[in-house]
Order: sequence, then C-alpha cells, then structure tokens
Amino acid sequence: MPRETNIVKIVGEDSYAKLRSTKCLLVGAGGIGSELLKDMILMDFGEIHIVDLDTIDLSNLNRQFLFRQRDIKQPKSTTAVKAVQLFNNSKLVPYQGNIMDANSFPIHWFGEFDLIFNALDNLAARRYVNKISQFLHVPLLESGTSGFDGYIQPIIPGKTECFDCTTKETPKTFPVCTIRSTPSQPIHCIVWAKNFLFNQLFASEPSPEDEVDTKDWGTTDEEEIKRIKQETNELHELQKIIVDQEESRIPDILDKLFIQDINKLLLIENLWKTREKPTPLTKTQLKTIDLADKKLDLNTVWSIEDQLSRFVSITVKLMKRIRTEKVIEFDKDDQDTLEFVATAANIRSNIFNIPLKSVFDIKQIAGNIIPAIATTNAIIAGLSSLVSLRVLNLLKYAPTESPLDLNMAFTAKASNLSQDRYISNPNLAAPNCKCAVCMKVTRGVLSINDMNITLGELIGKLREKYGFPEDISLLDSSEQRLLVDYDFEDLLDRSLKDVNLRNGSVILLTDEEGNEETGMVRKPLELYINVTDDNSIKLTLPPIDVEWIKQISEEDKKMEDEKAKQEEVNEEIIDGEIVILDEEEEEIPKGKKRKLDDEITSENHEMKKSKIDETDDGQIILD
Ligand SMILES: Nc1ncnc2c1ncn2[C@@H]1O[C@H](COP(=O)(O)OP(=O)(O)OP(=O)(O)O)[C@@H](O)[C@H]1O
Ligand SMILES: [Zn+2]
Repeated sequence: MPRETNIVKIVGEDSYAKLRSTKCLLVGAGGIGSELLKDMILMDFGEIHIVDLDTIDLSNLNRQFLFRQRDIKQPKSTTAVKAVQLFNNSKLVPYQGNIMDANSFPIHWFGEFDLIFNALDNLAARRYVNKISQFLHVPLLESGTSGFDGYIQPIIPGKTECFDCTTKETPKTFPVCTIRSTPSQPIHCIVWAKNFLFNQLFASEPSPEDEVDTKDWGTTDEEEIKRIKQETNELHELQKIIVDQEESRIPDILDKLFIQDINKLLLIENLWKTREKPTPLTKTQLKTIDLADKKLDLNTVWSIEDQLSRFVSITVKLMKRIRTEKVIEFDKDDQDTLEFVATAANIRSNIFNIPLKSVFDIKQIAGNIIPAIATTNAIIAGLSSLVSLRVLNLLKYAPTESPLDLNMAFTAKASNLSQDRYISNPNLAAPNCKCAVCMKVTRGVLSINDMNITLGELIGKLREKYGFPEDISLLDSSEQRLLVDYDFEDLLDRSLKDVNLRNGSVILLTDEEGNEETGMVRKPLELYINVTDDNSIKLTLPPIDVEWIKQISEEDKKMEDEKAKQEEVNEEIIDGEIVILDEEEEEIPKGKKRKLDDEITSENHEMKKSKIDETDDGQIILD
C-alpha cells in the first residue's frame, strides 16, 4: 500500500495534490518542533523549511526525540532534517539562525511560504513572526506548551485574532531596592546573583551607573540610592580581579560582597525598622574556607561552608574560562555559571535569613523552568498539524467557510474553560479592535534599493502616494525612535542609512492633522523596509488604500479606558506564555469573543511620547 493511501482517503485526491504543493515554514526545532516536523512529513507537505538558532543540549534529549547523545552541540535544524531522512517524502530545507535576523531571513523570503508554524519558546520571537505574518498575510499556526498545559492558535491575518490581540504577561520584575538591599525570598537572591553579580563580573563591560534613572527603583531614599550606585562602581573593581586572573584575591570578592556591603547596608537604619537585619559573614569564615574539591549532591541544600568552598572553586574555573571566552553568559545548562549563581545566591540568602535552596531548585528558578512534558508537546503538535488542514481548507467534510469557523485549542488548565475534559476548542475570535499589531495600522512592505535617499525625500513620496498631510510624525518603530515630528525636523536631510534605517526596520507614519470638519484621521501606516539589491527597484511603495478613521478626543479616550477597566478582564496568563480565558465555554458566542469596532484612539501619539521618554528602566528583570 503506498504511504499516501490513508492521507488521500482522508483529504481526497485534489486536496492531497494541494498538500504536495504547499510550502511551509517551521520556526523552532525543539520540543514542539521535533513533533511537528514528524507530523508534517507524515502529512506529505511538499516543502518544509526549518529554522532554529540553537544547538542540541543534553537536557533536550528526554523529549526531542529526533536527537541522540551523539548529536549534542550539533545544530537542531540540520540534525532534525538528517534524523527524518528515512521516512521523509518532502523537500526539507534547514537553517541555523535567528528568525528575527532580517538579513538572513528577509521579508520576501517569508513571503514564499503558504503557511507558517511557530514552535518557539519565547515571546519576542513569537511576536516577531506574528508581525511578519500580518505584513504578508500568511496564515500562522501559533503554539506553546508549559508542563501539562498547551495551546494552539491559528492566525489568519486580518480575519482572526492575532498573537498580540490578547495581552501577554511581561517578565516578572522586582524593584531594584528589593534585589540590591532588602531581599526577603530566595528568588530575590537568585535574581541578584544572576542578573546583577554574574553579569557585572563575567558578562559586561564596566559601565558607570551615574546616568541611570532611579524612578522605578522602589525607593526614594537618597542614601540608599547613593549606596547602590557606589556598590556597582566598586563591583567594577572586583571585575578586575577576574580579568587579571588574581586567584589569590577571590576572598576579597567575598569580603566585599558579603561583609563590607552588608555592613554598609546595616548603616541605613531606615531599612531595618520593620525588617530583620542581615548578618554579614565573619572574617574567620573567610579564612577557614576548605578548598578541597568535595563531591556534592545537587539535589540537597549544602551547608554554608560548602557554599563558600564551591563559590571559590567555581570562580577559579570561570576565571580561567574568561581568558579565552572574554565574556560568559549565564546559562542554566552551563554547570559552572549555574553553580556560581547558586552559591552566591545561597550565601546571600544565609545572610538575610532566607532559606537556602539546592542547585537543582535554583536551576529551575533561574532558568524559569517548568519541566517540559513530551506528551503535551506531541498532543499540541498533533493539533497544530491537524488544524493546518482546515486553515488550508483541505478537509471536505469540515469545510472552512469563514476563518472564524476555525478553532483554537487549549488544555483544560490553560483555558479554564472546562475542567471536565483535557482539551477545549473554542472558535477563533475576530481581531481585537484595540490591538496595535493587527488593527490599529495599515501595513505593507516598502522595497528599496537606494538607502542614500533622505528622510525628507521618503516622506515626500509617502505623502504623495498615500495623501498624508503636512503635519505627520515618523517613527522607527523597530527601535522605538522618533525620526520626524512637527517640532523635530533635524533629520530631514539625513539619508535613511545615516539615521540607521536598514533591512528589516519598520517605520510608522502617523497623520497628526486629520480633518477638523469630519473629525477623521488617516489610519497610521506601518511599512517594513525591504532593502533589495535589485537595481531596477529604486523605491516601491505598496499599493494600499489608507482608510480614514474616527479620531477620538482625549476625553472620549479616558471614558473608554474607564469602561475597559470596569469590564471584567477575562484573560490571564500563566508562565508568561499561555493564555487562560476565564469564560464559560458555552458562553462564548461563535467567533465573537469581543466587540469589533473600527475606532482608533490617539494612543499612538502617546506611545510615541513615552517611547521617547524611555530611559534605563531601573528594574531587574527575571527573564
Ligand atoms: N529567535 C529564534 N529563532 C530561531 N529559533 C528559535 C528562536 N527562539 C527560540 N528558538 C528555538 O525554538 C525552540 C523552542 O523549543 P523548546 O521550547 O523545546 O526549547 P528548548 O530550548 O529546546 O528547551 P529548553 O528551553 O527546555 O531547554 C528551541 O529549539 C529554540 O532554539
Ligand atoms: Zn492583533
């Protein structure tokens, strides 16, 4: 029996022929990606391009079944392609690279695909692919898992909700003063060790903190702010011990971090009025560190003596590595960096009377890990590949008359829709009228060969083509920079190259004038800059009709915001990635999760202002 017999039985001859001529992009060859690649091959997609930036790690082998021990350190994409050769009947093209690198993956390259599958593990890349799919109108199958939970969301640009239509939780942040002065939980000390200490010693160039904006530090105590800044500058001195390979001075690092700095903190009496005071290490403790290399169990909590001893030996190791590596990034799978962070965090915890943790526990917290489950990945990949048949409308018995007939799927806990069954699959919703990615702007791709034209010339062409008025503003939205505004015209004579616009930059043109009589403005226009080496193309602007939309006054906007606050927010997110819809399943009207209207607020302008004001945020981020 030929291998396609069953799939032909399911989809029919015509649809099978369409499958064979479909060209797909799979982004990510990790847990979901390995499963998806297998499914896509078994479905006989004609061509599958696989992108992954990473190499295989030991910890991937428990679920990324295409990889073996011998493949460790090999690129995921090429290894995955080799692993499936025996049962493959599709054209497979692997790439090792970052999907967000517009030079390796220019927009016209994305444009060659009929369908994109996301099998990623981070918000930034998911958002990026979502945006590209919106620019090009290529359907996207978004998916994610976290432990036993997972979801798939087909996204039909312009027709259904996009990835950014629902708010996603940004990484958890802590005020600087909690991390640097008054930790009270193990996580505070882990963040201090990983994001502050490790980075300052091994991963960064010295940079004075004088310029840092302190508004989000969680304190206005001048004395404390001064101390934190001074402490950072002193840490750069410690970095020299590392760079100069002065092994014998490692106790100085301990002395500075865990005796001197703590003593300085104790002098700020305000801090300890309502809190238990920390107890610095003693000089005797530092003098009696046992330097013998002891075998220690990663699953148990070590004594403070063992923490100190391992801190010294691991610092020596990292010191040697830095000679060749120059900078070392924290990686939970790099045992040296993990043990440095774990011991430093535990020593600090001990000082602040916070319970210590095992290295294994700290790995989970520092790596922000919820163990990945192979079966969840298999289920989610299976659903994603099945739904792709409906996205392409290849199932005759379940025709897709409208994109809103398509279903997303959530596991029970992730969706909260029904506790009685593992998977819920509500219909897709229409785009959220408030979504800045898919609803608030008109999108297109601007192809250009000559980046020496001036910003002024470009704006002239945009005005001419799309009828924008004199009063406009232009933002480089990929870098969040204002380029031109009614009171900022300094860059008009500079070339696009000079103002750092390049292949993959995205610019946003906003009508700041509108029509007073009608109260309407042109919908903002967002253009992706595709730099081509085709000399025949000087500058091609996409054929777009820019709509007029109602301009909302500040007062209306305030009222809208109030209303929105009152409406129950039915979305929540766990693990920064998975959306929980807190609705009764039966209550979701088919394809209509929220009201669709075409109003637009003047939020763009506010976004612009806040972007310009943005400075270092003074928050420590747990990524
Ligand atoms: N910007 C990106 N470009 C290309 N591939 C990416 C990008 N971001 C993430 N990936 C890939 O997406 C995949 C996600 O897979 P998965 O969630 O299983 O993570 P993992 O890194 O393999 O495992 P773990 O995080 O548990 O160690 C990874 O292989 C990762 O390299
Ligand atoms: Zn959207």
